[in-house]
Amino acid sequence: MENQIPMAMATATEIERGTKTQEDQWRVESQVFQIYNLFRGIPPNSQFAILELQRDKHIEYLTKGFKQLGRSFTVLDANRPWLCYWMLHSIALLRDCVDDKLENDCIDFLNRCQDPKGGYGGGPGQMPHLATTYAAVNSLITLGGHRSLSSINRRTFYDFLLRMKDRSGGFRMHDGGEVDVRACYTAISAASVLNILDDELTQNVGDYIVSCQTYEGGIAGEPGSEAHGGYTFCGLAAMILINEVHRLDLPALINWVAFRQGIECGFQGRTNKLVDGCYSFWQGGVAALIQRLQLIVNDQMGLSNILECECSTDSDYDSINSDISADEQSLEGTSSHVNEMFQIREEAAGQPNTSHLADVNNVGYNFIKGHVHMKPLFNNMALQQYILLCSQEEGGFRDKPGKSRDHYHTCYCLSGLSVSQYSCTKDVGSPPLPQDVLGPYSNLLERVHPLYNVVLDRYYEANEFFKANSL
Ligand SMILES: CC(C)=CCC/C(C)=C/CC/C(C)=C/COP(=O)(O)OP(=O)(O)O
Ligand SMILES: [Zn+2]
Repeated sequence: MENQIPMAMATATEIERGTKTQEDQWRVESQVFQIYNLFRGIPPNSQFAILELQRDKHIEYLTKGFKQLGRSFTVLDANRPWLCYWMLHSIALLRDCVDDKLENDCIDFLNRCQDPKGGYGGGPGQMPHLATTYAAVNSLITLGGHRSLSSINRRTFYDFLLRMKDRSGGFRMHDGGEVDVRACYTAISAASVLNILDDELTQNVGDYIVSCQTYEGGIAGEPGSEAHGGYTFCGLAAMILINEVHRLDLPALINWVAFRQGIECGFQGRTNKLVDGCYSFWQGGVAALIQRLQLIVNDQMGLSNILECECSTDSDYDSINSDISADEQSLEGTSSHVNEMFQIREEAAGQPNTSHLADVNNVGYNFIKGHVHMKPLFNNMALQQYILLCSQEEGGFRDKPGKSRDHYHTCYCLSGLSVSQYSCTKDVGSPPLPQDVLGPYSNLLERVHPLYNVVLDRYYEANEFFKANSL
């Protein structure tokens, strides 16, 4: 029994449906089995070469990718701002940067994708689209600096967002395109980081997203569809950014996401599907966001008075509230995150929160300032194992063994790796302890802002820039 590999993750239904072959499943099982054997009796942090992040190889792979960006395109022709973002963000996560020429070329290229009436298309002259718009904004923020940030025309950008707004409260991906939770997130995330979020943009978005939370607890792309990690990240992050996250059923969401980590150590995107490296961020990001929503979670679980009693336990995390000391509660201006959560709690209790709209552009900034009082909602060391051992290639990352590397998976595996490395830190300014970083400490990546998925320092620079420069 001891030597037996745990149960397969692809269901018979999935294999019958033809979405996954038996061979796909065996390939994953065989690699997981090897890893499983490898780790039996070996302490998780033993300095094993295979646990090392192949930083130089990844940078080489990403830099090569940029060279191909200027050449002819086929399938990804309408996705070039995405390619820029996946590569630039991965390089930034790896604590590296591109040279001046590449930086300027990227800014110029993205500027050519900017539509005269606002937003960004997938390539020069292409119709503006919310997904490529989000990717272009995050790319320019990742590059940073005056030339890059000032290249975004925020006035036409705002007009584009308003044009994409649908009667339901949601957003359309493009003119005449589909309304879904991705569109809501990409619009709200970009507007928030550019400091142009207002009542008109936020109106009824919350109603639309709430209508997408399913009986399982996760969020679907559209009302009536299946809960999925990608959409759950989008829906949750958007609800936080518009200050309406208390309207989601958070205990149900926690229950759903906690069960999406499989015995292979990675995350699956939805029930009964195979794990995939990219969900390390989509699902890991959901878990990271919920870790900062403890007061609202408590409120929804009927634990609203718990902050008034001081709990003292041996472990920092024995109780989810154990380190919210009386001192911390009485400090004037204690983390605006906590204050913000209280405002939401008051509103939930029927007392109107008038500061809601005035503060909506500050939510992203305040969100990361407070202390984190909740343990990670997933096995953070196991996720690092999946990413480093199953997704990592000699340069680049992949969905799972047997699949090929690509820039999308490289970006989201690295983003997920960063989220898990920092998942036990209580303050945004503190580095993780070596025991929370799998492999050598040199594996440590830059920290991301989990609401936007840009490197935190680049977010701070953009936040200052757009707050100082009004429309
Ligand atoms: C910001 C932004 C644009 C976010 C996009 C979010 C995202 C990744 C959505 C996922 C869409 C989806 C239903 C994939 C299922 O693919 P599948 O059936 O091939 O995969 P599965 O078997 O893992 O579900
Ligand atoms: Zn994937």
